[in-house]
Amino acid sequence: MGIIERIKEIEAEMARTQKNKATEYHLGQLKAKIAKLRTQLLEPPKGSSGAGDGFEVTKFGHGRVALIGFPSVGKSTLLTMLTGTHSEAASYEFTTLTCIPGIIHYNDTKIQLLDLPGIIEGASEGKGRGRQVIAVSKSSDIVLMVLDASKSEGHRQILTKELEAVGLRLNKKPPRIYFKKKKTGGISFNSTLPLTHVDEKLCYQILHEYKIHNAEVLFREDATVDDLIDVIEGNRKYMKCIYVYNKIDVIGIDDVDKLARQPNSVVISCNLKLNFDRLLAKMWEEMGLVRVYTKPQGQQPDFTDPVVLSTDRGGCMVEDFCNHIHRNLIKDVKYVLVWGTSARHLPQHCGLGHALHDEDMVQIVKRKEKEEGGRGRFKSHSTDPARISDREKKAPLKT
Ligand SMILES: Nc1nc2c(ncn2[C@@H]2O[C@H](COP(=O)(O)OP(=O)(O)OP(=O)(O)O)[C@@H](O)[C@H]2O)c(=O)[nH]1
Ligand SMILES: [K+]
Ligand SMILES: [Mg+2]
Repeated sequence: MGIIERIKEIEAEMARTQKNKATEYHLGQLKAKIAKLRTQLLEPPKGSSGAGDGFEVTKFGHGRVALIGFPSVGKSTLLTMLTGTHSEAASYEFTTLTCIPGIIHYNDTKIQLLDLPGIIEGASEGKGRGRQVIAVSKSSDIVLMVLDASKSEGHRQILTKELEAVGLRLNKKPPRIYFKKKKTGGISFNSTLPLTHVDEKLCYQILHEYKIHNAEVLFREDATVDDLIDVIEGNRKYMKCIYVYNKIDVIGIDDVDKLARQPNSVVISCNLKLNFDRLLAKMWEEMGLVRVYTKPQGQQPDFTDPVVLSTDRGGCMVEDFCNHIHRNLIKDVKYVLVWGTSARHLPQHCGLGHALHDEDMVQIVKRKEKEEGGRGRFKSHSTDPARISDREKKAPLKT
């Protein structure tokens, strides 16, 4: 029997099983079995190179956003409108057959937007081009789930289920469960609060299913069996997702209002070019990018060319900023001056561990050459930017 058939069989058994206190251990075990099979399903088939299907698009810009949705919801129309890159749009389904990248210029940053083929129910099990589409979505920083506002609300749930089946978790935080496999000592099960979904016996059973007999488990929240399985599997990807309801030109204002009030949702119309600014603002907000402007001594920074940092990728400390400019810069940095909302006073003298905010301005003050030799009498603790060496004045920093 193939993996998919086995999943289907267990799902059928779960559907037959009544949910109550007596069956919860058995159901938990079945959930773990399914999770293990789905992980197997994600492993590339033996002997495949995995290359050459036209879906590998080089990353470009400061972030990557994937357009995911059923066929003909308007993904390609949206890509063309937001990026100017033409992607074929038509009234028939599966117009787009590959991954088409475009660039959004927003807030002096460049965001790569990816148009993708439509996916359908069963995509996670390999229907259509589902597997490739999902692989590309996993490589992006956030997902825009494009939905047809005139179609069933159920589409959002179906797509979410498909993405969950391959380990994507949308708009969720990783469960607060500490889990560590050990070599010996059995299972130690603890929690910092009363648990209502999982008890020691259930946890043992799930771990047993994974053939784990020595481990430390600490629940820091009232998590579910599914959360526990996610933590044990350890391969989940937690991503932000914006639900984009397109084609609001064909529905009534009351329905538009209802959709617009849902969490993480933006309503748009490509036909009427409606609400793109709101969509872009929301996208920007969710990406959490931090623009930092380099201020050369005695000059204004170049406000069109920020260093772009991200908490998810690499971090937003002064250290990350310096590494971004040059790999070897860090050892020459004496301190930095920071202007902006992260600074308590303007400018603030900060060390490498200072966390920068979006639109901060930074001036790097380097060590003097004499200091580098460690000769104490030349060490200056002055923080007066006016006393920076001539060498530094002559060589303004480049970003
Ligand atoms: N009424 C209306 N129709 C739209 C809107 N946006 C797109 N469409 C139409 O919807 C149809 C599908 O658009 P596409 O951009 O091809 O959709 P897609 O999601 O890329 O489709 P696939 O590539 O086949 O998955 C086209 O006929 C578009 O003209 C809109 O805002 N309102
Ligand atoms: K289409
Ligand atoms: Mg398309």
